[in-house]
Amino acid sequence: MTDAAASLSVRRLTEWDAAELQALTAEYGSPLYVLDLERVRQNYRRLEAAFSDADILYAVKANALGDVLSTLREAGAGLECASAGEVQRALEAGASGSEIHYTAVNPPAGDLDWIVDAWADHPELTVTAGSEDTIDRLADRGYTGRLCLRVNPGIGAGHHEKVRTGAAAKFGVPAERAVDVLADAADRGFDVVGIHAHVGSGVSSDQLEAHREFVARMGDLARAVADAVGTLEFVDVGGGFGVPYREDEDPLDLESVADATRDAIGEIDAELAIEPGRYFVADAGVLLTEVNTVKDARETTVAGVDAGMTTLIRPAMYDAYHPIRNLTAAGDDGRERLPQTVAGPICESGDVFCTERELPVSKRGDILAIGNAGAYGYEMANQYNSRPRPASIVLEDGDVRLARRRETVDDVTRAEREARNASDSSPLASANRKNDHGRASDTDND
Ligand SMILES: Cc1ncc(COP(=O)(O)O)c(C=O)c1O
Ligand SMILES: N[C@@H](CCCC[NH3+])C(=O)O
Repeated sequence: MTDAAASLSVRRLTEWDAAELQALTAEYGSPLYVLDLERVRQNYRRLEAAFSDADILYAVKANALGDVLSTLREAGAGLECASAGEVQRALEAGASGSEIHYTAVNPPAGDLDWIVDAWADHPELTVTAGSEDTIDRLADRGYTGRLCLRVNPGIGAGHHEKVRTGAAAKFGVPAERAVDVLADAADRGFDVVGIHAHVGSGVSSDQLEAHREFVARMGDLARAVADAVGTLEFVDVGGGFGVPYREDEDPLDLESVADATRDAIGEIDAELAIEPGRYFVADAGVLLTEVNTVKDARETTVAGVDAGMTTLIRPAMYDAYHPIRNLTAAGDDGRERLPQTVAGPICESGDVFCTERELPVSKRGDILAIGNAGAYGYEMANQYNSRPRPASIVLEDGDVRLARRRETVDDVTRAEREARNASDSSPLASANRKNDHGRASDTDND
């Protein structure tokens, strides 16, 4: 990769090779998630250059594919995990405990069991607790390892109300109580290493003031904790770096964000840490889907496709805009353009990727590419309407690799079939009382 390629701060959907993408659906079927690992690497390098003095962790929830975790780890990122499952994935990708932060949000008992077990083998892992109950529950399990406290800074930002976490009551301990909570944790033998907060996801340049105010509060808090409790190793100001989804949107000016962050946090005797997710993967991914129905409805033309809100839920959930390109029409200059509604196969009227968007007239068999699908795409996919999740492929060094096979209806019904076949006394039946990672509740000790 050239320095010029790494410095390009946005990869638009029009820059993907239409013929190559179409060939992928011919080989791997549709719908299909495609992720370019080289682009993930470029995004990492650009962010690393701007935040050269910060510890960078990747928020695994944006895209937990093993290939993404290994790529970002090898590039130098730590891994911020939202569940025991994500920690398990991080370890499988070769991460050491010191590279892993586990952010516990109302953690199920089984997650805490599993994490405390993992801590025995990986004593350098960090647990970020967002409530005193979580700290108590860790203590109950004998955990005295590295502890970071997630605070609620009282400021939220992000692309939609549903992703603004900084002022949402469910996240973190109110910042004004943080010193007392950490002093108490230190007295109880925890190794207090950091403070953490996250304002929200998809923060844009016009929310820079909110970011600045939030970071300034974190700087003040870090100094107060250092005075009252002791030196911290790091102050983690979360992720949230927005990327352009609309064709005419400008990318974030990372240098300005980094300067504003350094300036607002002030003098602290601790490392600055950040944990973006979307920024690394969003424009590295596209979702390919085939048009199977074209019809003139009363007030619009509908292009029906085989991907739906179960494949990519962001438009239905947040009214999120994703660029859409008809790849088949890319080589057909004569196609007329018409306002169209692109809709999926799910029995919900919200199952649309766009309404009345001007696109080349769709034909049955056309392949559409939906852009910026690398972040919170497959991760939020589900099996509603008994729809198997699609395959994912990765591109790297000119190679194409199947990274996750397409599910089948058999996959969708397997757990049900296994339950039917298991007798009540079987190990499977007893496993069902627990979750994947241990006991199902703090009071269940069997
Ligand atoms: C605690 C935490 N850290 C990091 C992130 C990553 O956010 P983003 O993908 O917007 O960078 C999230 C998601 O919003 C989060 O909840
Ligand atoms: N899922 C959200 C981002 C939220 C991240 C988790 N806190 C999105 O697709 O924009």
